[in-house]
Amino acid sequence: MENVVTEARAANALWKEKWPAPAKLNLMLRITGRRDDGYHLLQTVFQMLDLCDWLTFHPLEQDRVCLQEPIPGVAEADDLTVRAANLLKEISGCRQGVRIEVEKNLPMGGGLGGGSSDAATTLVVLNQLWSLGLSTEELMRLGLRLGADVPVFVFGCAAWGEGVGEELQEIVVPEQWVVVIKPNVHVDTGKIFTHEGLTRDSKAIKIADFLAGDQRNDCFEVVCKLYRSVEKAWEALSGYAEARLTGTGACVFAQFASEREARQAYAELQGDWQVYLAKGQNRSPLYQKLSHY
Ligand SMILES: C[C@](O)(CO)[C@H](O)COP(=O)(O)OP(=O)(O)OC[C@H]1O[C@@H](n2ccc(N)nc2=O)[C@H](O)[C@@H]1O
Ligand SMILES: Nc1ncnc2c1ncn2[C@@H]1O[C@H](COP(=O)(O)OP(=O)(O)OP(=O)(O)O)[C@@H](O)[C@H]1O
Repeated sequence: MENVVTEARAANALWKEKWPAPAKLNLMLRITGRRDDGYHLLQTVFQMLDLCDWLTFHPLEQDRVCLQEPIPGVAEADDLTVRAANLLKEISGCRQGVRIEVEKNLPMGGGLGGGSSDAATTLVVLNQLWSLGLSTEELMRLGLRLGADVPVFVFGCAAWGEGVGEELQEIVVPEQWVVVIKPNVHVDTGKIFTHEGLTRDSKAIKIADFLAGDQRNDCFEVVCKLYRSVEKAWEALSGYAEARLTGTGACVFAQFASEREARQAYAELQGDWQVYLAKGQNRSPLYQKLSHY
């Protein structure tokens, strides 16, 4: 009985808290094949950043899921947080309601996985708040139904990813300072993956090859061909450090050996685009915060 009361109290403390939904970078991305359903087989390395959207969950008397305020351009029912919450209700039979408040900092269509991360934070936190008792593996499987990038945010660690990005293995990579540029363009992931010029037959490599420097992104050429502003951002960032594309873009990023160098590049690169200064995180900020409860 005491345990139940303690658990309920712990769950209560999570309501109305702000929960991070971090960005991710693909430190490399190789396309090694294509499945019959059109989805591409990848090898990729994910690392989270301390750059986050922030989500707050408010209990509702009624049995429904809604948003405090829809994100411009995304219908409420399509929002990945709403879809994640409804999916949890559907599979668990939970009759509780929630109003979700999203403080959106991550650019959409940027390759930083913001929408997927919002969905993952919703799955992980509501699982606790509604005392559903689903395991991390179950939440990852549910997440995959919402998008290929959702499982890694539920997994919560820097990871080597295969399959469509859902076969994950924890990896430790340096937690470097990073400068990210988001050109003023929205890249449609589907459009890149259906482009006829995309490299789809890269040879599979080993983690050791990545660590030894094999860090290219197979989407880079196609994205630059379609979006000149991505190439421009890449050129500007390349003046400071080795620059790469994350996911299917539009963001490009570079890692720096010191905070000072990163800050200098960040200051000098301000221009007709958004620039972010962040630090790589091998453990998701979401789990860093959850561990305090
Ligand atoms: C490029 C990455 O960001 C790398 O982490 C992800 O693979 C993309 O993940 P995501 O944005 O969650 O993508 P989804 O929403 O699942 O898929 C968007 C579209 O991209 C294509 N797609 C996506 C992932 C993948 N491995 N192969 C694909 O062909 C599919 O046409 C799909 O309709
Ligand atoms: N909560 C949400 N936040 C952002 N986008 C959302 C959300 N819900 C639905 N979406 C839709 O998902 C699309 C992709 O958004 P997201 O921020 O994940 O892009 P991305 O960074 O390019 O992702 P990825 O790296 O996974 O391709 C948006 O254009 C939007 O239409």
